[in-house]
Amino acid sequence: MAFDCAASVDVGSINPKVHKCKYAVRGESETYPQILEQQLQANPGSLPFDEVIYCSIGNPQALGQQPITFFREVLALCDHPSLLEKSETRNSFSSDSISRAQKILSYFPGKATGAYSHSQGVKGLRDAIAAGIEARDGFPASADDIFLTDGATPGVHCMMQLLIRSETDGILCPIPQYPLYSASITLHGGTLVPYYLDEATGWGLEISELKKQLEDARSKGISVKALVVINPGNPTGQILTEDNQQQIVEFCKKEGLVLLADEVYQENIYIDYKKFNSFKKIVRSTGYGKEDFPLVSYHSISKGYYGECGKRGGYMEVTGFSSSVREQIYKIASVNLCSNISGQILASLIMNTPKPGDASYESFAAERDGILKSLARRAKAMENAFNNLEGVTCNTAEASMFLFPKIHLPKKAIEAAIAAKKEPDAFYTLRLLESTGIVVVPGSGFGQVPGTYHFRCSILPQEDKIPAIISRLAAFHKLFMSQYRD
Ligand SMILES: Cc1ncc(COP(=O)(O)O)c(CN[C@@H]2CONC2=O)c1O
Repeated sequence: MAFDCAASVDVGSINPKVHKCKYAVRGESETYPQILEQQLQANPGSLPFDEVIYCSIGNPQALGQQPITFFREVLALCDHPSLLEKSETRNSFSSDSISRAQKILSYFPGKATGAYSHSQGVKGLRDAIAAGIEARDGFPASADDIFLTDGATPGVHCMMQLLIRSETDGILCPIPQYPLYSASITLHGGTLVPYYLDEATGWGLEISELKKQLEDARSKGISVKALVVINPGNPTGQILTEDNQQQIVEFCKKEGLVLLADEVYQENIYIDYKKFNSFKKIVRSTGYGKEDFPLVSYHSISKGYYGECGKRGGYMEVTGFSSSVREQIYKIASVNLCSNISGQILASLIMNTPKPGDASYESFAAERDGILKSLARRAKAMENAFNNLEGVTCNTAEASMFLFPKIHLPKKAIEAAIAAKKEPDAFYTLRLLESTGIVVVPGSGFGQVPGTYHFRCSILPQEDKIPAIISRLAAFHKLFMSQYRD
């Protein structure tokens, strides 16, 4: 029987989980600004601004951040090994980039970086990452526990695919959360069990809140499988204290939960009164051995001072699962054959950077420190600017790449938003975009305490653009508030 192709794929006949899935970071916040950009290109001067500034996504190199020279030199040499045979290469590449590329290529049979690799990633690169984890934490790490992935994203999907059997399986997620988690849980047919971070205590994660939400979910017949912790936080930018991390580890152990530790912002630290501790380090220092505690730690080349988002690299370190479960995780990875080799190489480089005395060390350290110090200055400048706006409070961005200010919207603005069939914070961010060209993501895209309104703004525009962004945003906010003040 011939099917009418058009009818067989109409939107009513696609997977309802896809329908239900939401991902605000690339929703209207991305598509509508692109339309305005096209309008500006077609009709310069037709809008009250001359460029669209994307403060909506953590995409540093799209906003002018330069890649790290050492990483790119090694990558270029690995991608075109015949350069290593040419004498002139020594004039344009540092000696340690050349030796690192030679070492990496030795992991590839026939120096073939165009071939599929092992489904967990090239063994030699995983050895290098394991060595980097050991050096960071002071506890053993094994290449066999490392799964190289095309960014952290597929690693998150993998664990949701493994853990979720049906909608009666739940995953505890922070609110506000990075919406990859809600989207992946929805796509895999599970239930998101929210736990609210406490804005009043700098987005603190209270164990009592975890317990309350866990018990509430269980009372509804939900089998809670895992706890997601994003540390440093996105969109909230907080760093957990070591004590809090220890409490979280004990909570997971007591309640039999897998701990999914999203640590992609571990190198985006802007304050000196807290430091990043990996959950791997906390679990081991609490005395739990390799078999005692199911932990998946995520890292990515998309963040840090490297911002190699488009190269799609990262890893998940999988520890504490039985060998039979481990085999199932490997099976999921094997269906994807392998992650891309450039991402694998970069993931090994971020975990094994030039050391003092290496030819590239001085220039590498200058690039790294220059980027991180500038990000810290931008975070502080924007935090202060938000806190100077009428009805706005903004917690310190201790880390990550975003600020998440709370706006006290006047009743008239909320009524106008309802009339426009928009979430109040989406109404505000849309008006901000149309008035200034500045793109931010409404807090409703990340979740927030009902009745509170936020937006997420990245700190990524180049530092010389920040004063203009602040002044344009402040001028808009003043006008908006005068228009809707109760
Ligand atoms: C907390 C967190 N985890 C995982 C990811 C996935 O990153 P990769 O797949 O690139 O490794 C992101 C990306 N950050 C998104 C992308 O840009 N803005 C964001 O909020 C993230 O913020």
